[in-house]
Amino acid sequence: MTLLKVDRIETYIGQYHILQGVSFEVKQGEVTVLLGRNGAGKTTTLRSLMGLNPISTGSITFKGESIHHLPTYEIARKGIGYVPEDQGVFPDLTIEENIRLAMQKSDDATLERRDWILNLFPDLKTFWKKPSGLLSGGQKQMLAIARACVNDNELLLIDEPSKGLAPIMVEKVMNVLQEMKDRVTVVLVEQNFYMASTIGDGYYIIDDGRTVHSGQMAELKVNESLKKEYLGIA
Ligand SMILES: Nc1ncnc2c1ncn2[C@@H]1O[C@H](COP(=O)(O)OP(=O)(O)OP(=O)(O)O)[C@@H](O)[C@H]1O
Repeated sequence: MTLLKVDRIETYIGQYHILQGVSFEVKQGEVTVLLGRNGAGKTTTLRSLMGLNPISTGSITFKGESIHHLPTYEIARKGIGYVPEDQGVFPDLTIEENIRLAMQKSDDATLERRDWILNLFPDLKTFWKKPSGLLSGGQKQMLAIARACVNDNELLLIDEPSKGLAPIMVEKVMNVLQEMKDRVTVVLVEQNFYMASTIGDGYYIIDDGRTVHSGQMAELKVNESLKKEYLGIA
C-alpha cells in the first residue's frame, strides 16, 4: 500500500527555485531512500513534506489525504515524525525532559513505545538525568530518533542519521533502523551508501531539485554508472 505520494512538487526558498519537480512514492513498511549530491534538494524535500518549506505547486498525499496545505503541527499530528539533520535536541534539558517534551500523549501505548526505544538505545537510559548537551554526536542522533518514535507515527522522515558518526555508531543506528522497520515506514536521506543500501528498499535520486532516477536498492547496488554519475561513487 502507498502511504505517501509526492507528485511533482516545486518549492521556492526566497527567490530561489530549489525544488523543480520532485516525485516519489513510499510504500508502507518500507525504507525509501532519497539519494543525491550535496545541495541536490534532499533536505528541502523533507522540509517541504513537513510544511517547513511550503511547496508552490504539486501535491503531497498521506494515506489518501492531501496534506500540503496544512501547517507543520497538523502534519505532525497526522502521524509524520521528522528527525532533522541538526537533530534539534535541547542541550540544557535532560534526556528525560527532551523525550517528555516530545510526547504528544502519556498513555500506555506511548509509554510502551518509549520503553521499547530506550531498550534499543541503552545509552539514553544511562544518561537519563543528564543534560543532553553532554551527549556525543551519535548519542544525540539516537535521542533525536527516539523522540520521533515515542509518538504514534506511521511515517518517519530521517535526515542523514550517519552524518559525523564513527563507523561503530553508524552500525548502531543502522541496527536500530532495522528494528524499527516492523513498526514504522521510513523516508531516509542518506549519503552513506553502505547504510542506504543495507537498509533501503526503494530509492530515488534527486539532482538539481528534480527526481531523476528511481528503482530498487538491490539494482542500484550493482549499477556502477548510475552511482558514479549521480552519487560520485566510483
Ligand atoms: N535558506 C536557504 N536560502 C537559499 N538557498 C537555500 C536555503 N536552504 C537551502 N538552499 C539551497 O537549496 C539547495 C538544496 O539544499 P538542500 O539542503 O535541500 O540539499 P541537500 O540535497 O539536502 O544537500 P546536503 O546533502 O548537502 O545536505 C542548495 O543549493 C542550497 O544551497
